[in-house]
Amino acid sequence: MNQDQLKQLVGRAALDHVPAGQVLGVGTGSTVDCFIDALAARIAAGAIAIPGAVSSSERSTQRLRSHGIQVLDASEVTGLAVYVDGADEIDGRGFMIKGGGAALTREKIVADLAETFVCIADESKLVKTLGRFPLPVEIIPMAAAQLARRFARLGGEARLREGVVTDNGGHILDVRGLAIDDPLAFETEVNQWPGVVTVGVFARHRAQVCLLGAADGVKTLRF
Ligand SMILES: O=C(CO)[C@H](O)[C@H](O)COP(=O)(O)O
Repeated sequence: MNQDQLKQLVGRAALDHVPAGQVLGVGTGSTVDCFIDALAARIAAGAIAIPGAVSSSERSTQRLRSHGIQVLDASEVTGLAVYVDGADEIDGRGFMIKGGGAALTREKIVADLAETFVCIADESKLVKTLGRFPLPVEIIPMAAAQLARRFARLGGEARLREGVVTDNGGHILDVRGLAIDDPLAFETEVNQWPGVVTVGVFARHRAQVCLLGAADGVKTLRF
């Protein structure tokens, strides 16, 4: 099975975690695109009904709406039972790196509303230590050079993602060469640096469930 087929597999598997009759949190990325398409097919077949979704990006909003799924603003809900999203890396404790699609800020906002984060990923995303994938950080542009110096002190090399402006008008630094042994401490520290909007380590908002796609099927990891 190739990576696209694994993404479709976990996208379908996530349907078992959709709470019927409740607003759903929906993430961003190619794996989530597969999930949205599978969800729409299930709704069209009359097998599930939800009142709508809170989306973490303009990209997912468009895809949800193209299927006739209502999109609600985050401020219209007081909470969500489930948030389904992908990841760039996930470790054995449910800590993740996210933001490869530049949607990390809204992803963390929607994850914060949710009781359960269901991560959908192919098995190539499972790592021992976070940091092989360049860490995305949404920033205020004026702080870019100072933040690059701060990351250099931690052994990272930060580069501005050329030509990318986020849904919030922010810029993205991608930081290579980090080994994030303590994701909670790392997230807490970087969050305090002036100019950081969101760091792509999801430790406080880790996954509680991960559906991991492998050649021999979907493994369910619970943290
Ligand atoms: O964090 C994300 C977007 O900001 C995505 O969840 C992450 O990049 C994984 O994407 P894909 O499913 O395309 O591999």
